[in-house]
Amino acid sequence: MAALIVGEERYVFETQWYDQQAELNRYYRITFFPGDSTIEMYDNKNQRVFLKRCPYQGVATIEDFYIGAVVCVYSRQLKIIDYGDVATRKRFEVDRQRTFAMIKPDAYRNIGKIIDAIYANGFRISKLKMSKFNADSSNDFYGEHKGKPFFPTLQSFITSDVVVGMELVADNAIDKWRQFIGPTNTQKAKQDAPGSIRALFGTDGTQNAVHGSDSCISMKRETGYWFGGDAKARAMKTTAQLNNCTLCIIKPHIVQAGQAGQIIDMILGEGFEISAMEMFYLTKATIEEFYDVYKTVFPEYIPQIDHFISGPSIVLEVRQQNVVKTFRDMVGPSDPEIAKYLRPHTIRAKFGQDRVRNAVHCTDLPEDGTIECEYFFNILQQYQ
Ligand SMILES: Nc1ncnc2c1ncn2[C@@H]1O[C@H](COP(=O)(O)OP(=O)(O)OP(=O)(O)O)[C@@H](O)[C@H]1O
Repeated sequence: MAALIVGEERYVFETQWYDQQAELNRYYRITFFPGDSTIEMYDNKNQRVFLKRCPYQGVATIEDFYIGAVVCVYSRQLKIIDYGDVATRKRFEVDRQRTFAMIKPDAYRNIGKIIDAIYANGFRISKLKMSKFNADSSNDFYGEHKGKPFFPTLQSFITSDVVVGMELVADNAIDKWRQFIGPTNTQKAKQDAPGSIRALFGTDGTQNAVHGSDSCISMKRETGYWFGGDAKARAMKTTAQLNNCTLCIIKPHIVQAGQAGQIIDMILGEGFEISAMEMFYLTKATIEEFYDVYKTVFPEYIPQIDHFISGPSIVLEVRQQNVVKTFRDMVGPSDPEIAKYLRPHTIRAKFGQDRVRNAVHCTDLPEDGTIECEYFFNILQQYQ
């Protein structure tokens, strides 16, 4: 156990863990020490230390700790519900902020590159869902522009194809994201902010690649509109087709390392269609149900389950001719060591670490493609 150093940087958070066996919430105060990435847990109810200071398993930086984030400690998914002391509140409450961002239809081919840029510039994605506007929802979302001369062009553009909505977290996220995407008009962005997202990926005054909330009020409205204020009020629906498809789960170690954009870019670059995409915080019960058939055949079943609940995954519905086989070929052998040796250009050769942290799950058998996509994009949708 590391000793506490006077004046050492530490942050304290109140967390909630749902104990499935007892069917009740338990509350722990966790202290995170960024200096050596260690963590301590205190049981609030029994008023005693529950876990002495020890290394946090997995990658964690202070960016990973915010209200609503889920941290995994010894297979327990602890949801951060409040700050645990005045110093932590002071540090985070003022600066740490959320914003709503959207990748627009013209940037579909660049979704991976934009997600990569998001992580590389210090944002965390806490929610993500691909959806598609129709006349009604675009009227609602862009209501403030109704009646303006450019509205018909904007509406036909924004309803033309799929869009990826995201909740981003960072210090001063609203201004930081607006700054990062650049001026509304792409030509102006190219002149005034050549490194901005709109300069790099936009086309003109309307087709400008991305959106960002302009205030706290619009952030709350837009995030609520996209993800639903409560579980039953999901405003924007998934775009899953549930036919001729295969499932790809980008595993938590990749999401945590900020590499999900690179994998998405590789998939699109190979000509696959990503027809649905959503971030899931998988629970033990959910992933056990999904992986039930592997229970007796996969030697790493238990560490695999533990890995899936350690952080968010990004789940994709992928489509193409003969997609289950062609996508598996691109993903490569399940053991990254073998993949590196035999198939060095595959996803697992490039991003995998071991048989559990092998970058992605993909459907094995052609007849299971639709069934696996149904699980995430139909069955689980009803419980979120
Ligand atoms: N003068 C215009 N001509 C054509 N399209 C426009 C014009 N002004 C705005 N738009 C389109 O409407 C969107 C919303 O306009 P708004 O003024 O809210 O810009 P913004 O806040 O920079 O962009 P966004 O809301 O998408 O982040 C713009 O992103 C752009 O796609």
